[in-house]
Amino acid sequence: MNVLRTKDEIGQFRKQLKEAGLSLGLVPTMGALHQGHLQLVQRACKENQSVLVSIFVNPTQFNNPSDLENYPKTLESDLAKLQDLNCPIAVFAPEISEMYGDDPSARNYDFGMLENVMEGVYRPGHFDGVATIVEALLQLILPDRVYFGEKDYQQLQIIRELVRQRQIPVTIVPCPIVREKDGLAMSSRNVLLTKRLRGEAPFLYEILKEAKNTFGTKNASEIEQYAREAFQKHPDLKLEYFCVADAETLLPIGSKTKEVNKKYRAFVSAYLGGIRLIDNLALN
Ligand SMILES: Nc1ncnc2c1ncn2[C@@H]1O[C@H](COP(=O)(O)OP(=O)(O)OP(=O)(O)O)[C@@H](O)[C@H]1O
Ligand SMILES: CC(C)(CO)[C@@H](O)C(=O)[O-]
Ligand code: BAL
Repeated sequence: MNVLRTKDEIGQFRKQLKEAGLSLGLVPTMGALHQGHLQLVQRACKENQSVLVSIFVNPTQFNNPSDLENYPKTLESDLAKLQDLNCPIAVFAPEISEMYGDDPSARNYDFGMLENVMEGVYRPGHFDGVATIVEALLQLILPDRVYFGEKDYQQLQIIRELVRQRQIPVTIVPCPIVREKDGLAMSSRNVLLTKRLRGEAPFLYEILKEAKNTFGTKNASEIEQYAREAFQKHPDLKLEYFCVADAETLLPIGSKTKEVNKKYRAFVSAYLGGIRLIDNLALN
């Protein structure tokens, strides 16, 4: 596996691809790879002649120091999983100083309402950190396509806006959420759950499915109220938000009337024994 560590190595890699006329797909990750990531990589392999997977635990997007400290780091097994896919993949795994010099701080962005709801409220500064590193990666690597999972749906919308604002010439490819057999959205943080709490985790998806089933008959406020009450019967789960929103603007519907030509999604975030989980589902 070709593992690149520096910006200079990326420059050479990019030059070689350009000379050979090969297209490049980028899959940005923070490592601890699971099947959700691998689906993004496989899709990138189908749609591009070469693929770069970045593995970088970006410090500036962590609003909680213990979350950063506990974040799983498994580079060797990540490389083995990518190797097993048998496609032309290189990995970019830089040190923090390579990306940030001696000042790991985020730039300030203005994403309007997109950053003032849900994750933006509960993880202050998070999207500035995400946008800082994603912009740096895109400007450095200049991929033809970049792949993001819909599990982090708000992040996807923020990156669409970032690419629009900065006029970065790249195609964003959104990829569906990959789930465990019991419905839990795959996530690197799932390995941090104890066996008992892991058993409680599929409730997030169950309540999202109930929202979808009742979307035709109930209004958004009723669905949210129902979800809040349902969470109270699961004391291990500490609900942060359950929100029914416009899938494009992410503005909550609240008690407004649904519009027939619009797409809506439900979003949930909850703590399970100190581990923060998020999920979302299309409602129509
Ligand atoms: N279950 C999944 N289905 C589809 N895409 C996913 C899934 N999990 C992660 N991704 C995507 O993989 C990319 C890298 O995500 P990241 O490395 O943060 O992993 P993660 O599993 O989301 O970890 P965590 O949420 O615990 O930070 C993101 O675009 C993310 O949306
Ligand atoms: C996009 C990303 C790799 C930026 O660090 C991260 O937020 C993630 O893995 O979703
Ligand atoms: N997948 C989103 C990255 C984060 O939780 O920081």
